[in-house]
Amino acid sequence: MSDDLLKQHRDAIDAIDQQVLQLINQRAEHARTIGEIKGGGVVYRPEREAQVLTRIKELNPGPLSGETCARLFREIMSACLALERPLTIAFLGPEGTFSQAAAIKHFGHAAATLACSSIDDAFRVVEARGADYVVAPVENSTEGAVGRTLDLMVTTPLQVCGEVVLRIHHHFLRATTGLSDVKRVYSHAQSLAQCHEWLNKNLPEGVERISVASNAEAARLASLDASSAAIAGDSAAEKFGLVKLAENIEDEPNNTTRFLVLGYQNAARSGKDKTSLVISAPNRPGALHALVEPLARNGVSMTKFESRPSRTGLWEYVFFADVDGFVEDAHLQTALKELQDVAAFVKVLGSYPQAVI
Ligand SMILES: O=C(O)C(=O)C[C@]1(C(=O)O)C=C[C@@H](O)C=C1
Repeated sequence: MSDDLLKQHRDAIDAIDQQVLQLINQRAEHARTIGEIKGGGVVYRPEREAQVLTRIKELNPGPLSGETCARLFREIMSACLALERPLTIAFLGPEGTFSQAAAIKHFGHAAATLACSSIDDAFRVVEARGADYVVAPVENSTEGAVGRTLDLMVTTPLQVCGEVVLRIHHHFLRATTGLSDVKRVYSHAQSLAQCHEWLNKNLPEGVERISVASNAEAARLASLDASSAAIAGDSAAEKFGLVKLAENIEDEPNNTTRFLVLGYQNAARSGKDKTSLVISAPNRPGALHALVEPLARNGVSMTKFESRPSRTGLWEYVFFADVDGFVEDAHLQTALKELQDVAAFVKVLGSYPQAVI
């Protein structure tokens, strides 16, 4: 390409950037005015954000992918929202965990993230209004449910107002290169399990596998000791300056974790919503069937059903169900009323927009 041609395209880009800059700031002015109209009320509107991102994907003419454009607009909205009022999002720390990556994926980089030492603490800080929302892992495609999050959802006064789906890639990390002299490998128990086959195949005999509170903690420990390694994701690798000796070592290539967003807020209807419920059955034969039947009969489509031992001792099991639709939908209302007659306990954890990015 000649220098002239290169210059022509760069000039065109400069002109476009100027227009984009002006337009983004015009958009931000509107968001600021919307913030004034809200008059100090709730600024974050999950249903509106889902609609904006869905529309961007639908309108996108390319060549950028719809996913890429939605991520760019995710950041623009994040910055616009921060003009109204910056948000603080609690997550299971330390810095660099997948929970933090999920919080940033959902709220963008303009939100402040607050590392908490446990999922319990992350819920507590939001319940005490020390942060606006908590982003908590709820299920992994290979390892199943995250029990602690499910248990906390039974009793928390917080409502589910969003979901985040994050592809999980694990890397084998060290402060130094080479595999042969590794003495121990740190990671979260779930990540050790998710990379079990790779570890069996590639680690020398006798290497200790030590489970720690988080992958970021594993990365921190590995950064302090050259004879150790860690399994963790990109952000932990970057944060602790570790070398990636092997990338994407998870046994299941589609390894995905789903997170829920909870706060003191009910989302409004977005048009493509999910509702999460917790239900418990009296301990008698046929009780489980009686729970599912009203949902099926009223045409409620269930996307998840998970059982968990009850911690109250009152009932043997509680069931977590995700269904398509918004809690005020007529068929869901009828199903919920019928469910209340047969269940020992029903709690609507929240209706929220399905993840868009
Ligand atoms: O529409 C609103 O309520 C806004 O505040 C604007 C906006 C946006 O930037 O589009 C920003 C934050 C909300 O979470 C949703 C959308």
